Amino acid sequence: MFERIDYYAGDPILGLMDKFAADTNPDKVNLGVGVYYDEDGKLPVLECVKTAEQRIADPISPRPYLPMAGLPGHRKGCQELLFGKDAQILQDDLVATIATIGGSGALKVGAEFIHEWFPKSKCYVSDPTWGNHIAIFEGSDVEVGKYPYYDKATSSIKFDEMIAFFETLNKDDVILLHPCCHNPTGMDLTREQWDTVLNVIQARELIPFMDIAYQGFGEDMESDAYAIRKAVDMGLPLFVSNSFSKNLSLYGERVGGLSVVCPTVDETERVFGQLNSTVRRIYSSPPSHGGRVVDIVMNDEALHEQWVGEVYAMRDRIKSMRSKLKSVLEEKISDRNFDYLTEQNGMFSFTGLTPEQVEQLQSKFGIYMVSNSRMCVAGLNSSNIDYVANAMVDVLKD
Ligand SMILES: Cc1[nH+]cc(COP(=O)(O)O)c(/C=N/[C@@H](CC(=O)O)C(=O)O)c1O
Repeated sequence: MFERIDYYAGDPILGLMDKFAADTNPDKVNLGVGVYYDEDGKLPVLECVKTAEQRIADPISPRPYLPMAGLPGHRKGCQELLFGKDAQILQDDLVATIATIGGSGALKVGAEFIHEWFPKSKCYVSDPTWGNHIAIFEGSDVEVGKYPYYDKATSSIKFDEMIAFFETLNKDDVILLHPCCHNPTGMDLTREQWDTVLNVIQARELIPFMDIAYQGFGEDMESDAYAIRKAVDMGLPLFVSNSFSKNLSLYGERVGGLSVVCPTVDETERVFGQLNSTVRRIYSSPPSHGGRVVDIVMNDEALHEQWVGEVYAMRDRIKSMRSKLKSVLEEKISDRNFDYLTEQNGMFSFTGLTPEQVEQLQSKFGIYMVSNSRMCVAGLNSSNIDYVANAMVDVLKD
């Protein structure tokens, strides 16, 4: 009956988690999946989340179905984080926002919506991008193309090529963008470059789809949303998928959001209705526990302030690991440029190691990076950074 079903080769990112768990090397280091680990190598529970959990636990309450769009407080939290508390588009009800099953769920609902209502649109992703971007859109029968983005040879962005490519695209083609903390390269556009990108998108009447999964890990909550808010200022139609997995450290609670900025209230209503309809036919409604944590943290002023401070502490620890690794490597290998480690933003660094060198790190040292040479810098800490640096020197010198 099922003998013709293909074997699943496994996910290049999530598959690393199983391999890492099974690795008996006492010195093993997980620099694979995009998860923030603290200085003790532990996945943190944020203080603001602990408070929210206590409020949810006492008194314990029933767990009814949530609305298809999720809790209003979860949706409001997404909108204010992305667009700003006092954004005019929020006062004018021009944003259709649903709570989703993580950022992945947001991307899936967005992809289904585009397939249904923009059937001729292709979706263009950066080269390289987060691998699941391609799988999610193709899984919704949206044709996916790639735009030039990263130049491995110079560890820089192929900006002119990217713009020239955008200028060849058709009206309503979708451009999937990373507003900050690009995955997997860590290389972000400058504000001037974003302005140029958005001008081309406006001139070509393309549809920007911004996937922000690491807001707060780049510069700060507002700066990381620069591209989003600039697109709004320009009056562009805009899709935004966001994730609370990393910046609330709620990975397994599957909390995120999908927002669509519309030109009129009537269009917002139409879009909101179809987003609900799309949710209903995929997973019906989002999980309540994570939604309640988001609602409480985002809408309680004191908890929100505490949360921002906790995100910046995570950001700063990652930045300190970047500069520490850079200086250790520079000491040991004088003829190789490691500037990329501190030029790149967010959790990831594209190390430029060859697949063979990545494999050697894993087999010889129990150090896990994604095969495309992406390293999750958040897996580094003071007790493993020298070990990782020495191992990188070893494989780089072979
Ligand atoms: C850019 C981006 N967008 C969306 C997601 C999905 O987030 P979630 O809210 O958990 O559904 C991830 C997850 N990235 C990390 C984990 C993964 O691959 O699923 C990663 O790149 O390691 C992203 O890196």
